[in-house]
Amino acid sequence: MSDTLMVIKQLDVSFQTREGLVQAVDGATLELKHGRIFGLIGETGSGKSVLGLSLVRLLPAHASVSGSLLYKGKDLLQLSPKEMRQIRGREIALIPQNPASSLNPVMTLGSQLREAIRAYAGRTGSKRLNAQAAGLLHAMNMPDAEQQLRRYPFQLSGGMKQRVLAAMGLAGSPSLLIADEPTKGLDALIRVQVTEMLANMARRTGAALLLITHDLDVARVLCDEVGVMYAGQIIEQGPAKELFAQPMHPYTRGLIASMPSRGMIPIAGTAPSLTDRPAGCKFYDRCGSAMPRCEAEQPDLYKSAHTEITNKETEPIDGTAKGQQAAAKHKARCFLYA
Ligand SMILES: Nc1ncnc2c1ncn2[C@@H]1O[C@H](COP(=O)(O)OP(=O)(O)OP(=O)(O)O)[C@@H](O)[C@H]1O
Ligand code: NI
Repeated sequence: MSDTLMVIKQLDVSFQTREGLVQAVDGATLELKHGRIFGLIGETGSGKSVLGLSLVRLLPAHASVSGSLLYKGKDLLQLSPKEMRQIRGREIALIPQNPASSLNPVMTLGSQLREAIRAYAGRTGSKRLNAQAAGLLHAMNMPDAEQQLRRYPFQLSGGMKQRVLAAMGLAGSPSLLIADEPTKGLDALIRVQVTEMLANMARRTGAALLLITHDLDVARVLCDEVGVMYAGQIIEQGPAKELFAQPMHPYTRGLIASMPSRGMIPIAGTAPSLTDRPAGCKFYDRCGSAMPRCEAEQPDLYKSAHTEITNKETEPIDGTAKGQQAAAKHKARCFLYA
């Protein structure tokens, strides 16, 4: 089995709105691998959820999408809605960001979970379905899983609903799970537990996990690779360890400095409007290292400066061959590295 499950190439997503064309995702290119966790981080409105939704083609009709989404060699953008329904849930599942609107208010959790399992597993006895449903909830650290099956969404806290959605995402044993802030609203301890559960599931079953998160510590500790989004673009991408140890892009450095554990220094200014993005680097007017060319020219993704170091046969990032390999994968969209 090849390592690669999905290759996303030059993905653009825009929305036609009354205010103009919103460019929500711009040229995103990334690879999702079996048993690997790709973390997507970045400030609110940077395009993380839109990117996630586009992979399962769940964007509203006024969205226009281009690029390619090669899943097991097939471009999902070329599939018919019917073919896409075959893949959604069963092969690629999404745990949506908003738990409140994603559960059916008039159905018990049990019937919603059983329905999700049945949709992918085919016919199964009701006893077995119940046991599976309870098992999924239990795996998400839901207390009294069996009792919960009889309850309705309104009887649950936001955090509990979030866990039910995570359980439903796993119902079809997907090859790719997209989890959009699966731990929003949960307290710190449970946040770690639920995310670890998803990570373990990926490693155990060989599924790929795309984890959208605001929690940089979660991204650093649990993800293999991380992409940092800004104004619709992935502006830095690389192995999680290296990206957090040696962030390249001034925006990523700013994000890390704004972590509670690193002093909580916010990045001054605000992200540009997505209807009227600057021509050059999207971070230009907030950047402390900007050069004149950054204003007019759009930087490409340049490979890590550490690569240069390793080429000169000095010490690579962690002194190992693996470190060298990592450095070759670390890229940032910034002229500092051109
Ligand atoms: N259906 C839509 N129609 C028009 N614009 C949209 C639509 N959905 C999202 N957008 C815009 O696309 C941009 C990216 O939104 P997105 O939800 O992907 O951000 P995000 O990075 O997930 O933010 P958050 O961290 O707050 O979840 C935003 O400017 C948003 O307003
Ligand atoms: Ni989002």
